[in-house]
Amino acid sequence: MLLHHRILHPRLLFPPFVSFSALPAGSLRSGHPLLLLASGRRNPVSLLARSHSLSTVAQLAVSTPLEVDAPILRQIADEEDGGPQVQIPFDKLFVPPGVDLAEAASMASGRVLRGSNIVLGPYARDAQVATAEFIKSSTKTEECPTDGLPEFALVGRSNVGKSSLLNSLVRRKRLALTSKKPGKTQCINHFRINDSWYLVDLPGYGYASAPQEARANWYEFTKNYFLNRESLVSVFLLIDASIPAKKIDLEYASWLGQNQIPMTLLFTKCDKRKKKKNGGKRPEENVEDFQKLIREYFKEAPPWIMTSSVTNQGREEILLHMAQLRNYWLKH
Ligand SMILES: Nc1nc2c(ncn2[C@@H]2O[C@H](COP(=O)(O)OP(=O)(O)OP(=O)(O)O)[C@@H](O)[C@H]2O)c(=O)[nH]1
Ligand SMILES: [Mg+2]
Repeated sequence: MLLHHRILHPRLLFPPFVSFSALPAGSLRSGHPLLLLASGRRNPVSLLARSHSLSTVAQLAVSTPLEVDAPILRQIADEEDGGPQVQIPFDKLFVPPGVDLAEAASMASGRVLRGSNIVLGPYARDAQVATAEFIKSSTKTEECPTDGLPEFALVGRSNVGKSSLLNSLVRRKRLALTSKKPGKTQCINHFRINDSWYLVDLPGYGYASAPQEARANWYEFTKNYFLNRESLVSVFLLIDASIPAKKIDLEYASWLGQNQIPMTLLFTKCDKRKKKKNGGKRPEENVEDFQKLIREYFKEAPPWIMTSSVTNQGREEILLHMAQLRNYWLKH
């Protein structure tokens, strides 16, 4: 199944995907923990969860030279943490299109977005949201806007926080309608940002209370949208980090991978930090677990960002990531 925009923009493809079924058990590379803290002093994932006070790109500058034999990029944690804390093995980083791998590895200008595995490249500009307006709701891909502006789709289980995240990104309380009741969003909703690109709010999947027919219909039209929407730069798959990984999320990630649809993982509700309850885990543990599980589907780590619509954690990082994907897409 070939997609036009992915042929036209091959470098936009995220790291090559390996289909779940194609991967024999035990064939995964070993020896590369998902997140590695070389000194072993502190849990890097918990630092990721806390280090979300990014306000400028400059704060992200990487300070420590990279050793050639042990390529690891560091993230700068909050100042009160006393310097760089988080290290991610080079092979678990997402290097955006347009960034020279050797350059990223040499650390001459390498920077990693806080609370993520994403290297910041030269295309990350115009990341601010000045205007945001609702354009239309569509029930079919063919009804979506035809102006060809690049777009990013937010998808995830019902109630994962898609509409809340969209509101957080555009700093509006009720641009996209949210609800405690799952199933609030039922169409493909286009929101135009700065008159130059779209954020797309999609219905959630896994909404058990919906009538069977409605569920099947949503599933089909979102699939059709993913496979046929030429201006779709990347899907942002939202995963609730306050609960353990769900099979349906793993299946969805696997489906996107198998269909070579560029995907970024956004871990939501990272503000919900209650102590272990009913066998539950902290967000950072759930994030780590989820990534361990998807390592079985993906040859390379997809980009991921930890977020919260309550604290706005990850807001700047998402916008910078979208900016660099978008600007590259526009140029190629
Ligand atoms: N604590 C916390 N709650 C959140 C966060 N994001 C969303 N919520 C809550 O989760 C519920 C669902 O949020 P929505 O944004 O409507 O979820 P959705 O994914 O758009 O849901 P559907 O449209 O039904 O698919 C609401 O009660 C939100 O207030 C978050 O980052 N932290
Ligand atoms: Mg919604």
